[in-house]
Amino acid sequence: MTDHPMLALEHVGLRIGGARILHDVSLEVRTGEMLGVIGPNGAGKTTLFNVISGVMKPTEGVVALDGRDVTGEPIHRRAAAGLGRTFQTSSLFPALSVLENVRLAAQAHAGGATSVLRMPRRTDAATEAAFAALAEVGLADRADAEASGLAHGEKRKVEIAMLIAMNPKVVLLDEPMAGVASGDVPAITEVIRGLHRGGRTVLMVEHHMDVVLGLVDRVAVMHHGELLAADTPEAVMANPLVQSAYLGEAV
Ligand SMILES: Nc1ncnc2c1ncn2[C@@H]1O[C@H](COP(=O)(O)OP(=O)(O)OP(=O)(O)O)[C@@H](O)[C@H]1O
Repeated sequence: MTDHPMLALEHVGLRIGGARILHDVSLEVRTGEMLGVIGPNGAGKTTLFNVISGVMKPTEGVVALDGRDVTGEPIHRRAAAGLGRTFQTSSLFPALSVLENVRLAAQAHAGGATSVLRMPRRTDAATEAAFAALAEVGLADRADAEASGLAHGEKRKVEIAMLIAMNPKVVLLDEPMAGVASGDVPAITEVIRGLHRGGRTVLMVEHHMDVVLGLVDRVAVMHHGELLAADTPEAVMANPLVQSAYLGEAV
């Protein structure tokens, strides 16, 4: 067991121009923990993910990954250190097959390449990793399908398979249920549960409260760029600060 958290934010702040986007956010996420991040629109959830993944550099504070200060490191260094992320918008290459999309992720990871323009050669290992990732999300039988023809829920699963193929220690999921038909929500929920069972540390921004509360160990509540609470779902729902500041607001 490690004696440090897998992910730690210490007094993280972000100012853009005169605007205070994040303020004094301190949060520790244990190895293997699943944390939900909730809050009204504009609360700073995506910005928090941007600061963790290296898309944005905080103007104050420290981000540590597996005990190492990564605050000044670019995205690809954090990815190589085991940080994986999905985005709100689809990141698939529509004209490629499901397998090719996932294999690209595996190859980019194995070769350290961050761009398809510098793509390393196809390897059997990458194909194996891609098939294993597709099997984990239950899409092995769709390997040859063109990505553009997939249903929304299937696209989300492929994106998660791409993450798995990169063998991350920490996974950031940004609204995995966005645009997913309600009938597909249970299947995606199971895929996320599987990610967690595999020993990965998972952080998830999600507006579907029932999904979040049913999945996570703890919930972090953002409001106006601050962390209001980080506690079990039961404790967070019972927290009067959260009730008045978050649940009282239209989302
Ligand atoms: N690059 C930027 N420049 C200026 N303001 C920004 C920038 N990025 C985010 N913001 C502002 O910071 C605030 C937080 O935005 P963010 O997207 O992190 O919120 P969110 O909680 O993810 O919202 P949503 O639930 O709508 O996705 C918003 O007021 C947004 O307008």
